[in-house]
Amino acid sequence: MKRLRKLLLLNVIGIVLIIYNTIPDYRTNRNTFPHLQSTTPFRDSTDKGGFPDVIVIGVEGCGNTVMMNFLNATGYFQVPNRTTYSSDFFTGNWERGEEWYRSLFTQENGQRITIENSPHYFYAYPPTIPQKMLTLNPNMKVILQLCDPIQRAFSCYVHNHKHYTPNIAGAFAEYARVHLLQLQGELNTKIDFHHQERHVLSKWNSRNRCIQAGLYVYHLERWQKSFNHSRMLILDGDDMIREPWTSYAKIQDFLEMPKLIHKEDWVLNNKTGQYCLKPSSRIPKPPLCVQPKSTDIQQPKEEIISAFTTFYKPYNEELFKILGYRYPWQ
Ligand SMILES: Nc1ncnc2c1ncn2[C@@H]1O[C@H](COP(=O)(O)OS(=O)(=O)O)[C@@H](OP(=O)(O)O)[C@H]1O
Repeated sequence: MKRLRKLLLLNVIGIVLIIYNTIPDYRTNRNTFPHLQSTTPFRDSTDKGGFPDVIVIGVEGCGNTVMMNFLNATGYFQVPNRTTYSSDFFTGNWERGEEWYRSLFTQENGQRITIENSPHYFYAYPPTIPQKMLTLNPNMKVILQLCDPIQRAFSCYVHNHKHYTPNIAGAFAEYARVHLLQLQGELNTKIDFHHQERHVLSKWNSRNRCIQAGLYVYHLERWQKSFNHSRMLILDGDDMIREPWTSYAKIQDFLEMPKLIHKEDWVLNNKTGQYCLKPSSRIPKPPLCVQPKSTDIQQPKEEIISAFTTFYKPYNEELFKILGYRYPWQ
């Protein structure tokens, strides 16, 4: 009887040890993220990477980097093994091939949502980018942030010229005088929407880039044709500044992920005027807040804003009709 009991006890210990060893080890790098122990709707735990589940397609200058910083801090996402969150695969890096693209996401993070942010995809050539994405992953989702195209054009210009142009507002005014007229003239010569759309696309990487990217109406249709409501989330980039919790609530719903970022997690940084994430049990080490580049410098004059307003107005109006929603842009 004593021997039987001993044998039973040894068996139990053996079974416990076997079970313990087969449980994935979250202690090493996942201790701070206990929520990661549930699988995402996107991947099973044996998947070691592949094409992204989600791509942030733009628009550049509408707050995508800061959005990615905060999402990445949750530990729930797998981002490219690069210095930026972008791959630019569907534009500049297409020739490198699919294996190169996959290799950017090959960490052992099977439980995370794989995401990248290439914020010029929305307005970039070729027009087939949406279809190409779905060929690689038919379940892919996309996130788009739209913001005031005038503010965006200035932000784009500042990003490209700040380091070597002392009078940035003056240089931007000159740029606007030449390129607004030129682009409007070119669009006027096109016979219909389709030809205008092609023209705008062909300019995606030209000197007009900072302006043409803001002609959202020419770009939205081709994305909506490929990605329906359940696969495409359109956010208001201004929310990322004024009330980021609204955007993160929408993102978390859209990606069917646990609610890791809440309203009470945000604190307003009085120096930068931006909301920043506070450390919490869910996000112990949030990223540092960054100072926006185009707010601490001289702003464009009223006449330039007014020229931009006139230029963008008809395109914005068409966009609002398609969206069934008015953005509070001028
Ligand atoms: N919390 C917070 N902190 C800093 N910046 C914020 C934030 N929320 C939104 N923004 C806005 O994001 C603008 C930069 O947008 P992107 O990251 O999409 O630009 S880019 O892709 O790097 O070109 C940036 O524009 P710039 O002022 O030109 O830097 C801001 O207007």
